[in-house]
Amino acid sequence: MLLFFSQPMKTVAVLGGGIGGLAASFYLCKNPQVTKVIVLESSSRFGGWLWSLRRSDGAVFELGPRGIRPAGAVGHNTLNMVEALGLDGEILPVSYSHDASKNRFLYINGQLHRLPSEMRTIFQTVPPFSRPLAFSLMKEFLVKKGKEADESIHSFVSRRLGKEVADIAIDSMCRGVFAGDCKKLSVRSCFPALYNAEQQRGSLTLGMLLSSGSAPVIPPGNLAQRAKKESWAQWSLRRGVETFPEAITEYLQQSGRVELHKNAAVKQMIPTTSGWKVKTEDGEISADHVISALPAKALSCVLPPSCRSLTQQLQDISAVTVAVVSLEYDGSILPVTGFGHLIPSWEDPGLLGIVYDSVPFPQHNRPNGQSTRLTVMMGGAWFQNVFGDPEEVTTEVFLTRATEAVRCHLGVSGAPRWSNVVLHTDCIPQYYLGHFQRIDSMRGFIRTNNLPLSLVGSAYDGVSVNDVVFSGRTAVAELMGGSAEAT
Ligand SMILES: Cc1cc2nc3c(=O)[nH]c(=O)nc-3n(C[C@H](O)[C@H](O)[C@H](O)COP(=O)(O)OP(=O)(O)OC[C@H]3O[C@@H](n4cnc5c(N)ncnc54)[C@H](O)[C@@H]3O)c2cc1C
Ligand SMILES: C=Cc1c2[nH]c(c1C)Cc1[nH]c(c(CCC(=O)O)c1C)Cc1[nH]c(c(C)c1CCC(=O)O)Cc1[nH]c(c(C)c1C=C)C2
Repeated sequence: MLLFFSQPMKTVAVLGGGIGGLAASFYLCKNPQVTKVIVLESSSRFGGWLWSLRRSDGAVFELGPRGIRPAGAVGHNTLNMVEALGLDGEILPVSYSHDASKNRFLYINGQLHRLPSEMRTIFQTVPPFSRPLAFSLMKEFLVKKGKEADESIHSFVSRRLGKEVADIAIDSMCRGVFAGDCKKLSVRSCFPALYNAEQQRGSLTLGMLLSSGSAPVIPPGNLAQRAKKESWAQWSLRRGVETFPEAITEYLQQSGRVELHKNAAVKQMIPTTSGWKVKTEDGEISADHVISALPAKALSCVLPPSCRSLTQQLQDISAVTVAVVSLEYDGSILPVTGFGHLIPSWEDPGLLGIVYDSVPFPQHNRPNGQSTRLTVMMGGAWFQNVFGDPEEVTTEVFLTRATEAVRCHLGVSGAPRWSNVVLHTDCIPQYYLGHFQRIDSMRGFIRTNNLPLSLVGSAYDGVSVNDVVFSGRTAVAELMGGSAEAT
């Protein structure tokens, strides 16, 4: 635990103005011990991957996250912040009974297959699976606990639920969350609930039924209670998810204690007797403490030579690149209704999945006339193999692949009335085998060397918006000498 703040009058520099950096600044700002917060963001906007393209006719296209989950401690925590920012009236909830929550598909061998979502279907043989899920779940009770400290998600699920579930469902799911390869990703770091269920209960089924007592408890505020009462599965905001970082930025500006700098790329961190000197392209600031909410590689490039072991471990946390193609079609063109579909890596490695954005959030469609908004996501862990060097690929390649996939998978032969292509370079960190040891070791180095530095953001403790917001809260709580629950 970091206990630097025995006396007030401290300056904290927050590096990176994505949702992690903004969340950390929000919590710092609420603490009277902190007198000044300086946020340094390299780009010309705050919010990082929370990025909503708002067209002049009112349509909204999410280029990054589109739905945030309300459940669990981290879900409550985000909703509590949303409520504190006065965004309650902007929320667009999607309930568990909505088609977008019940219907998710896999595209295999020329066909869309709906994934089982109701209890009764676990006793039926549902294609593309060759036997009922209940069969795997029953056998699962007899499988012994794994002995390794970490295991790939594919190996873990193959061992416990069978190779078919791993090859089809888990392969696709890892592409739909991490844009990653389940044979390389760590179960312990990517799905800690599954890992803990096996460790603590000896079975995933039992672990899911008897929830773990070690999860943090965050009291739900009014909004989180409403989410529970109304059974929300996910939520967005009327003017897009980017409204969230915009509201935090406004809150920070009004606090009078926060300096927000855009176009301020951090170039170098120099240790001083009282903290850090942080150099940007055209200036430098001094801070007693630094909260880094930078991508791991960006932090590794600015740390001093005395932090060599930290630098090395940060460089080992790689991230994948995703091409995001937004498409708008005239009319209601979908042959099915639901959240979207994923494509297993062995079916088409380059094409990750298609989100049917108009189904969960029709409020984001253009106001006049029927239209359908889709997002096609490509690349991820397979980017280099399929598309080559990200700097060399043209947007036409992605647009052609995306419209071809929509034609082939969804039977839509017409051309989109509008499209947009963005390439998100290194946007989702990959927690490969041994990630937990790397994180422990990095935090150990910081502790042992008494470095006034905290690590926040998607590179470390979870990639979802909720996880990243919570990592900001945890870092601030630890800095103040408490636990996240006590903040
Ligand atoms: C396509 C896509 C879809 C997603 N979908 C979902 C979803 O549906 N639900 C969900 O919960 N999550 C989703 N996520 C994940 C989630 O959006 C991210 O994990 C999260 O936004 C990461 O936040 P961050 O603050 O850690 O990082 P970032 O957003 O990467 O923020 C880091 C910031 O640091 C800045 N920076 C970089 N270098 C420097 C430097 N040298 N100096 C100063 N600043 C610097 C960057 O410009 C950036 O603003 C999705 C992500 C992507 C890419
Ligand atoms: C096709 C690629 C991707 C799609 N979404 C993402 C990628 C890479 C990114 C992403 N999606 C989710 C998260 C947050 C996870 C969390 O813990 O909240 C991230 C980073 C949510 C999500 N999306 C899908 C699943 C199974 C999840 C996990 C949470 C949940 O169950 O809601 C499935 C899914 N994602 C995409 C599609 C087309 C799809 C399934 C039909 C797009």
